[in-house]
Amino acid sequence: MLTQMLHVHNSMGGFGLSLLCRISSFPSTRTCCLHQRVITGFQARYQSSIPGPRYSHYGRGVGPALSQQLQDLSGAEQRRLEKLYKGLIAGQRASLAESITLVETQHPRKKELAQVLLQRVLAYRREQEHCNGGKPVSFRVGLSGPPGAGKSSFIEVVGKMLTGRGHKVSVLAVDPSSCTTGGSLMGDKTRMTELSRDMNAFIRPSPTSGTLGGVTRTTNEAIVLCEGAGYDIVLVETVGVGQSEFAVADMVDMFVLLIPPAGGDELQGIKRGIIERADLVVVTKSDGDLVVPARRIQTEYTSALKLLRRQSKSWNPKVVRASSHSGEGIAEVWAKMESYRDAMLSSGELQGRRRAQQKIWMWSLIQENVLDHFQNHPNVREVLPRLEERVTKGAISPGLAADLLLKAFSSSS
Ligand SMILES: Nc1nc2c(ncn2[C@@H]2O[C@H](COP(=O)(O)OP(=O)(O)OP(=O)(O)O)[C@@H](O)[C@H]2O)c(=O)[nH]1
Repeated sequence: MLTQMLHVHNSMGGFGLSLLCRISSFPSTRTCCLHQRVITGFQARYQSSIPGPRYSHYGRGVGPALSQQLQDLSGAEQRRLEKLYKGLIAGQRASLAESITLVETQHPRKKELAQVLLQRVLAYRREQEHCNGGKPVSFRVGLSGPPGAGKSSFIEVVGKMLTGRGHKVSVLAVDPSSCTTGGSLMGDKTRMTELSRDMNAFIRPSPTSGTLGGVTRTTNEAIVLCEGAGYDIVLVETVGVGQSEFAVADMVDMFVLLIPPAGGDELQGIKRGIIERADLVVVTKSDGDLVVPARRIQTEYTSALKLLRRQSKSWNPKVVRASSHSGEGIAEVWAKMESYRDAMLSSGELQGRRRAQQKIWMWSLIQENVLDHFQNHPNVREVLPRLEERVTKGAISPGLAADLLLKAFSSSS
């Protein structure tokens, strides 16, 4: 029996969540070496015969301020989490959808529950990885490209091909416009109609509100939940606008850029920085009259990639062409993705990338929370408008204003 201590608290003084709980997780090493479906069935039965996880009050010994904030889960909360967890690892789509809704919530108590559930799913996934020789049990692919590049058509065709080969595919979306306009870039049309009817696929649209940091955090957590539910391929789609594609590149094993066979102005929006992050560039719509421009774009990008610094020792980024309409090149694109995964897994780079990403996300969340805390601090709010005005008028330097604000912030603590 594996016992975990989860201690999530905010040492900056009362913002964010504070939770200390203990989670018992159960799959034995031997059982998890069985086939996935057997494991799930076994666990569902095994778990029902053992007492549920204990979420105890570990307030003693952690200091009066924190211990006061710690709360036990009520019986109803325990039962809800237990039901969600069981349903999730049994691969029930309704439980997965409900679990993702839980991690997306803004409600403080539900946020805490979501963290308890996540820790449990993480423990389950670690056991599975352990049985898989320490290798990840899923492949996470980020797909980005300008609006209209053919992303959803591509995901639909690749997704269908993969479910046809026995994979379970989940598709998560990060829509940068969700943070400003309620999701108009990706959410205003029915996307991937066939894939959404496929029982081995799970499609989740982007959360419709929140900051980019918030949306990307919940996407990171949704990835974990999808993997817990047995989805071995997780596709994360975003549109190449704003910073969302960099955020997605930081949460996946492989980052794929989709480029339409257009030139000039239409490609202006593609940032050089994001081309550097691409492990694979797919020139889309390579059919009919578009084959010639698609070939030209392929040559241009192949030359451009040669000039960029290599991201990996075991993989050279490639440029391929495909058509979701004719199906040409689709199987080849997937074959390239598999070669990438195999090369990165055998060199250990993929595992290293995942470890590095955990740290990136921890710091990015800290930055977001600390900034939020700083901006909402009463002392800072009091002096901020005047200092901002003086800086913009050139009366004081930005450096001095920053020093004064930081002093105001720290003088209270
Ligand atoms: N000729 C051709 N057209 C395609 C292909 N794939 C997509 N299209 C067309 O390109 C347009 C945009 O395709 P989508 O798949 O919706 O593109 P998207 O990148 O998801 O678009 P956004 O959701 O706006 O970001 C549609 O009119 C598609 O029919 C293809 O392989 N060949």
